[in-house]
Amino acid sequence: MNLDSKIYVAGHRGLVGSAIVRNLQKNGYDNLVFRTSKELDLTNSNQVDAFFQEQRPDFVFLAAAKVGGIAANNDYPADFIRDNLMIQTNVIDAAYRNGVKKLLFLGSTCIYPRLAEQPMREDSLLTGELEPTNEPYAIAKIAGIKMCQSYNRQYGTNYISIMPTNLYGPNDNFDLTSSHVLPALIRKFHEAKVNQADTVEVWGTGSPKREFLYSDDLADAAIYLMNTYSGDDLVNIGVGRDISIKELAEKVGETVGYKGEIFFNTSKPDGTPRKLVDVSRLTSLGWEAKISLDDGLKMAYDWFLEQTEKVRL
Ligand SMILES: NC(=O)C1=CN([C@@H]2O[C@H](COP(=O)(O)OP(=O)(O)OC[C@H]3O[C@@H](n4cnc5c(N)ncnc54)[C@H](OP(=O)(O)O)[C@@H]3O)[C@@H](O)[C@H]2O)C=CC1
Ligand SMILES: C[C@H]1O[C@H](OP(=O)(O)OP(=O)(O)OC[C@H]2O[C@@H](n3cnc4c(=O)[nH]c(N)nc43)[C@H](O)[C@@H]2O)[C@@H](O)[C@@H](O)C1=O
Repeated sequence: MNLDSKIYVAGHRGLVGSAIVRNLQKNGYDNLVFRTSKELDLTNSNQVDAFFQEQRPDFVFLAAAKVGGIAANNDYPADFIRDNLMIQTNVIDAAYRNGVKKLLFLGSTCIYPRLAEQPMREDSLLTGELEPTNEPYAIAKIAGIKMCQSYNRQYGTNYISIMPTNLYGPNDNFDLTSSHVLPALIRKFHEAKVNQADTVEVWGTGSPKREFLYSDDLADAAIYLMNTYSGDDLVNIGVGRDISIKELAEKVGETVGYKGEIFFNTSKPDGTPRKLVDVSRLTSLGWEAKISLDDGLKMAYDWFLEQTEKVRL
């Protein structure tokens, strides 16, 4: 990408999209184009075609999707498979028909088998059963990967696919029914502290392990790979170490300054027992994560507090 390349960031207001926009603007890319979902519904192929014909971007970061945590995926499987198949199919096809030079597709580590060998390598894709709680979403993501690879092979396009681990940071989703674990715990522990509650409820047994990458790190990796990597091979994006949900809850409690008890509600699903990504390909491509979980948690909580203050004011 050149500083004057026309860059479309789909999903620019989201956790990932907003981090990509921050990074691009900080580094002098000033020919950016974006639309909210109200202005451009990416599930609507006519709207997507009209947008691409009018704008003809050179580069596309496809960070728009129907995204949610374990409960949302479990409760709304049709929404997750339908919306994501429609969004990615419309954008990838319109990108081809309107001469996009390069597109970066965001998959997720939930595409790997539920019991894949840990850490999970990119070549473990489609070697085993998927995690039931998010299988529809995972299948949509796998279809997106295969669509990029198929367009590259048949039409000679340059579409790359990255597989981020669990992410967190500014503009995350803090709704307790649809969010991922880390933002949910930030909110739960904060509200327990403010309300002087005796306990905080954590879903599941606390024994699953998860890996967490701060969104600014992910954005940096995505832009680095857009500028340096081309090929059909997936690239895992992670930090290379994980933590149990119980340990995460304790860390969030410390960060927030909550002194009460944690209650594990085992009626809620644990999901995949572990999904640590193998980052050796990413390392060999010249990138590694910089932001630690302790530093990232502080920054994420500070952002949450700023937003809470704004709402109160
Ligand atoms: N969060 C995570 O832990 C992980 C996320 N990812 C992937 O990263 C990508 C971005 O995720 P994340 O940033 O967390 O998601 P968010 O929910 O924070 O953001 C998603 C964005 O997609 C846009 N969007 C959703 N539906 C439509 C639609 N019909 N038309 C147009 N825009 C739409 C929304 O736009 P608007 O705000 O205008 O409504 C929103 O800004 C996804 O592909 C996700 O699978 C991968 C691994 C982990
Ligand atoms: C990124 C990834 O994210 C999703 O996979 P997930 O990592 O299983 O999702 P999660 O973050 O919601 O849960 C992680 C763990 O945490 C536990 N947990 C405890 N307490 C809360 C809690 O309060 N909220 C949530 N959501 N989980 C909680 C929860 O029970 C589970 O054991 C996929 O949908 C898919 O979208 C995907 O790609």
